[in-house]
Amino acid sequence: MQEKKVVNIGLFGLGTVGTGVVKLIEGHQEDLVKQTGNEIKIEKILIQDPDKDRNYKVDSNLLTTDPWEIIHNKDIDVIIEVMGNVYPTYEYLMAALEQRKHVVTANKDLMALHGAELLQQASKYQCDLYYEASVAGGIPIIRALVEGFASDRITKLVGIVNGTTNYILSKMSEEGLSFEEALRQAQELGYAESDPTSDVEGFDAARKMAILSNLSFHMDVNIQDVKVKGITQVTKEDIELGKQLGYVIKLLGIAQLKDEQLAISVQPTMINKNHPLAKVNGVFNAIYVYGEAVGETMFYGSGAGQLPTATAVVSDLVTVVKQMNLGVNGRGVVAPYRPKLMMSDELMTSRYFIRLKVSDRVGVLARITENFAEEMVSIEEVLQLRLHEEKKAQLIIITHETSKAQLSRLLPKLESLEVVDAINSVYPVEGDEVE
Ligand SMILES: NC(=O)C1=CN([C@@H]2O[C@H](COP(=O)(O)OP(=O)(O)OC[C@H]3O[C@@H](n4cnc5c(N)ncnc54)[C@H](OP(=O)(O)O)[C@@H]3O)[C@@H](O)[C@H]2O)C=CC1
Ligand SMILES: N[C@@H](CC=O)C(=O)O
Repeated sequence: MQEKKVVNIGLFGLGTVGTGVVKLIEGHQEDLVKQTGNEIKIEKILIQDPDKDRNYKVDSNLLTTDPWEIIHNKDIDVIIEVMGNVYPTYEYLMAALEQRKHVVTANKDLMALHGAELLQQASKYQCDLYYEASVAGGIPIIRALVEGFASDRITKLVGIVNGTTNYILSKMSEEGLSFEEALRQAQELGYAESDPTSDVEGFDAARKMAILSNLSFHMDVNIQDVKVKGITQVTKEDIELGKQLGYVIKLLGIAQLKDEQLAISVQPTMINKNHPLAKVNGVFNAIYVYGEAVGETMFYGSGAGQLPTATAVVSDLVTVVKQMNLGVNGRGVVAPYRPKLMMSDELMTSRYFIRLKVSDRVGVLARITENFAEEMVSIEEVLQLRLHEEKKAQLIIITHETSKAQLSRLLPKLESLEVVDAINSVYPVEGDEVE
């Protein structure tokens, strides 16, 4: 019988995802051998705190705090990087590729910032670099975009790509939890980043949208090209008013190509309660992909968490090992080939939900709507609600399709009106086509 070749892994990180990777490699070893013909062995694990009490026990001889011990180990074939952060991780992975080690990573911060250089380095040393887990945890969306839609032209992506914020918004909306309590739960469940600011301020989702846009539109997109707004300003009042009007608030990433111009945004959005994305709750993620030929498709699954994320990591590892056996590593990376042209504010359109606090007296509505007319912003729906405060009312206006440029001219005008006390909130509105 032919001897099984052992593929040795250097694992960078033994936190939430790293522990999941160890569990899957150990627990699914038989399947991995069947699929690849190789035994997969974890040779060394990089950690930073040797005294940490770990709830999943590994052989302590595997642990090291020295990355170079792994990078310069000639027996190690593949590095799995699940330690996070951009630096020093970037330096480690560039060096590992130079040592001709294949790399699998879950690190979107790194890929959104240095993905192009790392892919170039991988290609230079005929190594693989896979990063499926960096977007939407367990959903194989990168593979779908790169392989499944290779023959199509993608025109739009709409996604819930951050598990933590979707968990928080779902808990606030369905169970009335406060933002702080819901965030605390998401942290305990291992969904949030070590610094959850990047989740709640939308940066994590923005990085993921930059990665997906790169692969979908073949443009050299980076995080600076994404307009970002997080969920910290979303109030229970907005959630309740949205519900009354038939909407759910979700942190949506939208990337859209119009006349060869690309717009990418991440922002809290009112989405029709009957749209499939409105029903994606908790840590679940979903991505709608619109292709010229295929039409609409939707991908759904766990966007974060130990085992869903580890599944994506270990599946990438299987691909690397199969390619090692075929001797075809480092091929097939397609560099961006379309010129990057970002969309002007005139071309970028949406419907909007605008909530104002106004004076409650004769002529106020006319005074306000005349400003909409001056900016050619067409109103679809108006709702006036009494406030407990004397002579004050709440006005909710939903517009027809309006350009970002029109909105930017309208809002300061409304703000300066003596009858308007405050613009409480503005949300894009999506998904009414399902009605
Ligand atoms: N958690 C999730 O659901 C998901 C996470 N990701 C990504 O996966 C990566 C890992 O996330 P997660 O597992 O949650 O992170 P954790 O914070 O749980 O784990 C990080 C691990 O890396 C080790 N580590 C961190 N910095 C260093 C360093 N400088 N040198 C040596 N070891 C280091 C830590 O060591 P020690 O244990 O000693 O502290 C720890 O074991 C991140 O890039 C994250 O964005 C992607 C998708 C989902
Ligand atoms: N913090 C991230 C983890 C996965 O990428 C999230 O909540 O989605």
